[in-house]
Amino acid sequence: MQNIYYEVGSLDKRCYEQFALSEDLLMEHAALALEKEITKTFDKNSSVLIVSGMGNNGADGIALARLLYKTYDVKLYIPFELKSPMAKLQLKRAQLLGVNLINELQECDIVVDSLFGSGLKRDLNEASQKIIETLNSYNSYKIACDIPTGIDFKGDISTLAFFADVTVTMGALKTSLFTDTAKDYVGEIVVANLGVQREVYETKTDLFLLEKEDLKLPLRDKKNAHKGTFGHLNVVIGSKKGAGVIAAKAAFGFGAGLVSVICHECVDLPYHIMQTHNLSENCTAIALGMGLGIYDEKEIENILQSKLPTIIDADLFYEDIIKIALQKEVVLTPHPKEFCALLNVCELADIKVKELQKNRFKYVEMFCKKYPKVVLLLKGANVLIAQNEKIFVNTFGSAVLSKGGSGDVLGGLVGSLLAQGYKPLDAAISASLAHAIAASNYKKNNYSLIPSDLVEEVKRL
Ligand SMILES: NC(=O)C1=CN([C@@H]2O[C@H](COP(=O)(O)OP(=O)(O)OC[C@H]3O[C@@H](n4cnc5c(N)ncnc54)[C@H](OP(=O)(O)O)[C@@H]3O)[C@@H](O)[C@H]2O)[C@@H](O)CC1
Ligand SMILES: Nc1ncnc2c1ncn2[C@@H]1O[C@H](COP(=O)(O)OP(=O)(O)O)[C@@H](O)[C@H]1O
Ligand SMILES: [K+]
Repeated sequence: MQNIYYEVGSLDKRCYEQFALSEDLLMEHAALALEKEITKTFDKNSSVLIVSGMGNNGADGIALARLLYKTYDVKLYIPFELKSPMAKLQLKRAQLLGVNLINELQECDIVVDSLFGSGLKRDLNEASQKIIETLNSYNSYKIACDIPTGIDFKGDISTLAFFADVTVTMGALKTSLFTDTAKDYVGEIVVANLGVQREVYETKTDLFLLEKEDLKLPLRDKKNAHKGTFGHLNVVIGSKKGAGVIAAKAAFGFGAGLVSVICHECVDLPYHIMQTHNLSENCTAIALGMGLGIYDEKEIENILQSKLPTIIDADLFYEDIIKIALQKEVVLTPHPKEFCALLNVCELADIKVKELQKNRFKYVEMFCKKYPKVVLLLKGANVLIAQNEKIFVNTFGSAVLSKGGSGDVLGGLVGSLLAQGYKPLDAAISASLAHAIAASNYKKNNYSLIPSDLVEEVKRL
């Protein structure tokens, strides 16, 4: 996994103060990383439009123009008067070489957006909006310097933003690149070293980007084993029975030795999934909430009081009764609307989905501070998995998963790993990665995946 930071200004400062590096030196490395992104794919003489703003983001772009001059067909466009001393110095250097400025935007093979970076403070004015609109309309390969212009430090977009194919981000990864809103704009994210290796530049953090290697699939390395060795998950079936059945099937496919559903009515089950009325004697984990609907309060209260590892989803996030479980190491898997309801039930915040989506990290932190034992998995385009002070980001999911039932599969996968003895945080991380990576392995198209396809892909991981 990789480190993420809310801001990197303090890391830059550390470079100046502790390692005697200069702003100029850091910026030269920023420009070199942008140059590398171009030279690795594009032939000499390709045309490069660089659009530079008045601050240091613009300065990075101007330094890039100098580096590319004479080998690439560089067109440098500076729409506003330069403000930062570094931008002025970079322009002087570039002009001494012979780099000329262009007076209007021109479509090129490559576009580099260095209009605004981490210093974006206000809404983009009309002139900047027009520039971004024009750049977005080009068929060029689009590179964002540090962060696509229009995305602010919280990862929010007030008017519009640059659509990048790749974002070369300076020094380290920032949370602003990992909001659900930013996901459509950032493209591939590449981190530029700023004169020292990342291990040196970075300091301790509680925020992490998950990678494929962080997926720990169930390991059946014991020879002397039987079905009981791999746990017994009980899935509580509610009034929308399908949800629990999907979860049960997913859990079985992901390695649980035994899976039973707790249901008091007749339910159509595959032959390998059992039905029971109460928690099984050898039950090792519980999944409940998916499709629960109307429920027997006493029964759910009893289940929530159980000491067994538990994953809770869906309808229960709207109910006061969930508070019974929040002092334990349970896994909760709400989508944004359910998380808003949960924040309300827990008297933490009374907010709408829009506010949550603008501040996902903040509300996740707030919840985990009050309930440090709980493992929270907040669904979304980028899933956040958190416990106590740590937050892990899973970016592997895609709109292939935007289907009823995808969340039920996830609930089953978490339950399966809990039943097999994974710690709750590890279960949430590996289940979330398996869920998203399995969906990305589904190659037919991006619209037709159904829960059973997803389970099949999970089986093939
Ligand atoms: N160590 C370092 O510093 C390193 C920095 N690096 C690079 O520097 C970038 C950060 O540079 P930065 O801080 O100068 O901010 P930047 O994004 O260029 O914009 C600030 C300017 O824009 C203006 N402005 C803001 N919003 C506006 C709006 N809506 N509409 C209009 N104007 C607006 C604002 O004006 P003001 O608010 O002051 O009036 C100010 O003049 C960072 O992303 C990275 O690429 C790398 O080289 C590595 C080393
Ligand atoms: N655009 C998307 N990008 C990434 N993941 C997505 C996207 N849309 C949905 N998902 C994932 O699919 C699952 C949907 O869960 P949920 O909304 O609870 O569905 P349901 O309750 O119908 O099963 C979540 O894990 C979510 O993160
Ligand atoms: K930018």
